[in-house]
Amino acid sequence: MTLIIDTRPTLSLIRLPHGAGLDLPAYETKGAAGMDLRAAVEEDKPLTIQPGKRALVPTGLIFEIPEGFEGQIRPRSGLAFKHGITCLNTPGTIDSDYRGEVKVLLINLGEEPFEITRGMRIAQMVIAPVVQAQVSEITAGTETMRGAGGFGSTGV
Ligand SMILES: O=c1ccn([C@H]2C[C@H](O)[C@@H](COP(=O)(O)OP(=O)(O)OP(=O)(O)O)O2)c(=O)[nH]1
Ligand SMILES: [Mg+2]
Repeated sequence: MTLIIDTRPTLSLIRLPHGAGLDLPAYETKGAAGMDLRAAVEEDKPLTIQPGKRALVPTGLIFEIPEGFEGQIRPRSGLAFKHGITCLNTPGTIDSDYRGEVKVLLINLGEEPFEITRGMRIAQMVIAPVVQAQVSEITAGTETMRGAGGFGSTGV
């Protein structure tokens, strides 16, 4: 008998009333990095984003990201390519101590109005490890080959 232990971190979530009936966030393929998030807009009230405008789209979900991890909200390339819809603050950061509803800040960079309907997969969330650093003020840094060179200093 083989015992398979699931060592993946657990993403606990609470579903808010307006998220009822929606599919939970899910990895669409076995190797997907992100789980798709769905819009919890009202069935009879789709949300239209006009060209150049932005909207905060509810997911109807509260997450408990495990300690030591963050949630990164990223755009879906299909929406970006076909309609110019992307996340304005990409990657959005979901802190492990955040207990509010997760919302997705979308912007329409396309030429046409874009309609967000209930259950539409609007973005994806990647769970990633986070390291918190301790801040330490010093008066002089160690010398390096690079020094202050940047922004193309090594050539094209
Ligand atoms: O796309 C996003 C980005 C953030 N958040 C929530 C979760 C996150 O933990 C919190 C704060 O995000 P952030 O630190 O990026 O925003 P802020 O402008 O610094 O606000 P705050 O002062 O609340 O930290 O807002 C979302 O729901 N969606
Ligand atoms: Mg912040």
